[in-house]
Amino acid sequence: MKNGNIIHVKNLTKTFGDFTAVDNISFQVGKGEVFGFLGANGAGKTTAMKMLIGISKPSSGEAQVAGFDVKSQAEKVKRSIGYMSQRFSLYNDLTIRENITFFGGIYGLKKSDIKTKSQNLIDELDLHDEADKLVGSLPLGWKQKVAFSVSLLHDPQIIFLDEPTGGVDPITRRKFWEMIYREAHKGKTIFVTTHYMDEAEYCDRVSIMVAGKIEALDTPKNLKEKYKVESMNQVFLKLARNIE
Ligand SMILES: Nc1ncnc2c1ncn2[C@@H]1O[C@H](COP(=O)(O)OP(=O)(O)OP(=O)(O)O)[C@@H](O)[C@H]1O
Repeated sequence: MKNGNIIHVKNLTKTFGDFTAVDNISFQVGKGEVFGFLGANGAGKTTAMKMLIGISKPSSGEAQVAGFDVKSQAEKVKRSIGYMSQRFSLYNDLTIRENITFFGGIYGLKKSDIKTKSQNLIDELDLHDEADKLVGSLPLGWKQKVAFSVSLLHDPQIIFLDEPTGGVDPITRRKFWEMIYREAHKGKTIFVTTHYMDEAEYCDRVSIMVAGKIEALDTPKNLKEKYKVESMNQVFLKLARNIE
């Protein structure tokens, strides 16, 4: 583990009535780690992630994220993390520049900081010709790139990515992962859910959730050895299919 752990989860559980969506999960994530959070549809990933980012109260168990308790210090958790999802990211009817300004404001940045960060981001992503175009007019891969950068505006320690690369081709996804690695090398912790098993191979460690429980958690290499298969896709199929 690099430089200690930054996410601690112990016996975390979420029930909706009689139904247990997240069932007593425990794990830790290291600082600077790229942690893959996998599971079939409905396995409980989003419900677990919502508890970790402080927007849903656990039914029982506990979690600390960036040193803060998700139940009693949810606001501090929110300020320490970035969040990007396929479903919730940028506003299509605002330009790139307007989106940056808007989210900079949401994250509580000063006007002068927003201006500087906005220009840095446009320079870094080489978006000079697109900065004043509506986000809705951009290809999906570009939107994802910008959304990822926007989630970093307030310099969070941890970035939660909920299926960030859905719907784009493998080359665009690969490029997106290069951005993820760059941030991890700078010490950011990446917590990512994905349905793409090639992306699972890129993670330092992967957890696989089945019906609310974590059924496996290890490096891709160890998981493949343990299940005596060649790819993470086969590991996933073995686990998800065997139990369902
Ligand atoms: N607010 C809610 N009330 C009742 N049941 C819920 C609620 N939110 C989620 N669930 C149920 O909890 C289970 C886990 O859902 P969740 O969205 O966490 O799964 P997931 O692993 O993120 O799936 P997907 O990959 O499809 O996003 C599902 O059966 C879902 O129907």
